[in-house]
Amino acid sequence: MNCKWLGVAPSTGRALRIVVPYMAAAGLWIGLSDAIALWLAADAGVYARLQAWKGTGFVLATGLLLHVLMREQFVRIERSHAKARNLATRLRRMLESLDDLIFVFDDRLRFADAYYPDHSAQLMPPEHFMGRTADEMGMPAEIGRALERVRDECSTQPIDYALDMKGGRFWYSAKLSPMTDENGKFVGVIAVVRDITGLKSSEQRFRRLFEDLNNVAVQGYDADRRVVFWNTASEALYGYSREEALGRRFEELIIPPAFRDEAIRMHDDWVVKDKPIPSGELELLHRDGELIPVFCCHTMLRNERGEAEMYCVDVDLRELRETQAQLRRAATHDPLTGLPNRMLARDRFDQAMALAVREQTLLALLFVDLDHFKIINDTLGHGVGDRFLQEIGRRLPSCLRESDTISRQGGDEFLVVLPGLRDRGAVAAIAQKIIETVQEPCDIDGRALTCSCSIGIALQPDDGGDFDSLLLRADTAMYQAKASGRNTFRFFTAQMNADAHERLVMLSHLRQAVQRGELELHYQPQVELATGRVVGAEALLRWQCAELGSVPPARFIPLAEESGLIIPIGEWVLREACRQARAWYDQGLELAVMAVNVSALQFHRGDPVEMVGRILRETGLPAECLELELTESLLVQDGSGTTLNTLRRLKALGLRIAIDDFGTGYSSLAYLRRFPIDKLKIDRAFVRDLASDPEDAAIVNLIVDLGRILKLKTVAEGVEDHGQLAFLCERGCNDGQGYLFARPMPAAAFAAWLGSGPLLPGQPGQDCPPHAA
Ligand SMILES: Nc1nc2c(ncn2[C@@H]2O[C@H](COP(=O)(O)OP(=O)(O)OP(=O)(O)O)[C@@H](O)[C@H]2O)c(=O)[nH]1
Repeated sequence: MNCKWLGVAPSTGRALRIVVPYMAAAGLWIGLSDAIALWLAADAGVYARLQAWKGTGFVLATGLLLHVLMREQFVRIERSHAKARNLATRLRRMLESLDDLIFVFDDRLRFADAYYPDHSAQLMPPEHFMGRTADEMGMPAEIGRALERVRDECSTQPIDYALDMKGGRFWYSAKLSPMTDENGKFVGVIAVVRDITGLKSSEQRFRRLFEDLNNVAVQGYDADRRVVFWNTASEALYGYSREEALGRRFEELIIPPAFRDEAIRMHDDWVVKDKPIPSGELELLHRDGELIPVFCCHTMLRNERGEAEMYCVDVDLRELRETQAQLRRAATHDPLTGLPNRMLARDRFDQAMALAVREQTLLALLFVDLDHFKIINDTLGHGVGDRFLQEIGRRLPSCLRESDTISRQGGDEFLVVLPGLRDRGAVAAIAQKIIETVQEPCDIDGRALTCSCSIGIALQPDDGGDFDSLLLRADTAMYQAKASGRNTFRFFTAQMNADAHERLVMLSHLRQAVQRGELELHYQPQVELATGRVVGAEALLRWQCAELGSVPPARFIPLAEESGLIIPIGEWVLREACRQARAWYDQGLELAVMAVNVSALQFHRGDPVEMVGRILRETGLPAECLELELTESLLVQDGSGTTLNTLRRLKALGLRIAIDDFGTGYSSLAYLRRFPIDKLKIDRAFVRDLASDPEDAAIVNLIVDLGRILKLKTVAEGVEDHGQLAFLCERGCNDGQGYLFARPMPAAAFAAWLGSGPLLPGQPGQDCPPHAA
């Protein structure tokens, strides 16, 4: 039955649907059953009994019907209760399974219900706070106030708060919403609460991190450009403490005046028009006025109130800039002296060249090389050598004009570019000034060191039109300055070019000289002065070149040294000399010793002990018949002790060691005592002027005395006349070598000379009594 039209509640409608048919059926039954009873009853007694049976039957039928209907109704109610309970349990489980905590407050803002997960161990059980207000529970007052606002304004309120509970301080973020009945009447508050302790602590950690960052300055500004965040690095970078900076606008602090308007406009554009400020390099102001280069990144964030806040992350670029400047400098300057390097010199030269061509002036390139600088290094160490070079680097600019460039090429070489000069005279004057300046003593650790220099000069346009050709020619001219005795300058000439060319040609022939059998040894005797007996011979190298003819040793030996050819040539010399000595020995020619020159290069490259031992074995010469002549510089250079070690191993083979050209190098008594030396050869330069130069005589005297004291034999080279011989005999020099006795001779001539018997021109042995030690 549709009861909508009756305007009754659905439950009333449902009841009417049962009651109305019942009433109709019951009314019909009463009416009809009475009529039937009257018709059936024969008398009043039967009628009364029928009425009693009818009434009983009616009660039983309606009772049964009532029972059925009520039972059905109760079953339904029970089912719906069970369903409701089920739903409630599921709902609670659901609410409790949420990470959020849910609290329900009644209309008087008392805790009415609570749902929170079991693991919220820090929370007390709900029965502790049910029926009590937040204030009664001792919770922060702002919670009570927020609940009141929800009630009074009937609006949702967010709130963050902290609670100190067992286990420490916990942070919560809550959303409080009003609950109303169907009439819109306030009935309570539902609070959805989130535990944000983890978030807060990570936020605090990050905040701390940003605050304490050392190298990255972070600042935050509100929409009004006022500082809301200023970390430690910002304090260091800009010089304002956090307290000083907070609340001040960025343009009052770090924006340079010229950039202020633009910075404000850019910031406002971002806040208002959402137009970001790009990252980039800026120069910002330090408190003391210094402009600091920084790389700036910006980001716009919203605070908890939803307001815009611009954060700037600034990286200090000062160190980077400094490093870049240093790198640029390192690429163009010499690290030792700080002078421009060859690259920068070339650059300056090219600029000066363009100007010289335009203005038709002279441009000079000077190649300055220190003389015998190696000796400073070798005797006093590289540290002192470096400081000497630095001092020269400091001094040289004083001889030059602003427009000139001085650069260090490397080693002890400097380049000078002199633009805009009138003539060669002006160039010569500057070169001379450089020579004088370099020569001035230089005080290093209280030691006055001096060193001269040699300069080669090439000019534009005469000698070339570009850097490389002028450099090559200045180098050639410098080589000539060295060859002319050093401590001087030379302009490049065509002749030098020819000489350089000749050296190249000579070198190419020299490379083949050994294979082509063009090398030959000549032998010069060494004579014992007291007896006139021949005690040895020095092997001297000669080169008969097929193309160039006879080339003097003074020309090709330096070339062999420079090019490294001295190593194979030296080995050939040693082998040939030993072979010859052995042959004479076998022939019974009386010759105590064969002296062979060994160059420093031979000594330092490879294994000289192995080579000498091998050659002695190959040739069969007894080791005591071999004498190696070494230069003084070889001993002086022995910083690490390797020379001493090699000499000892050589001596262990049984041979002898002589120091050649003694007195010309930088002698030191220390090495004479340390090294296993047998002989000192007095340089011919001292012997030549013995008669006329008292200084030379004194030096020879000294060397002979030194030999005697140190128990070393002395041999005078270049003995050419009787006066020298007499002097040497008188002083007690042991042996002599020179034209007075014999010139160097080829092997056959020497053998013939030797075979002709002991002979001394003028019988010096008679004038020269044996020296009494
Ligand atoms: N202290 C120091 N020495 C250097 C440096 N660079 C190169 N040298 C040395 O400088 C010396 C250059 O020697 P050279 O120019 O060949 O010879 P030198 O002794 O000057 O003789 P001459 O040039 O023939 O007069 C070598 O001993 C190098 O080891 C450096 O940076 N510092």
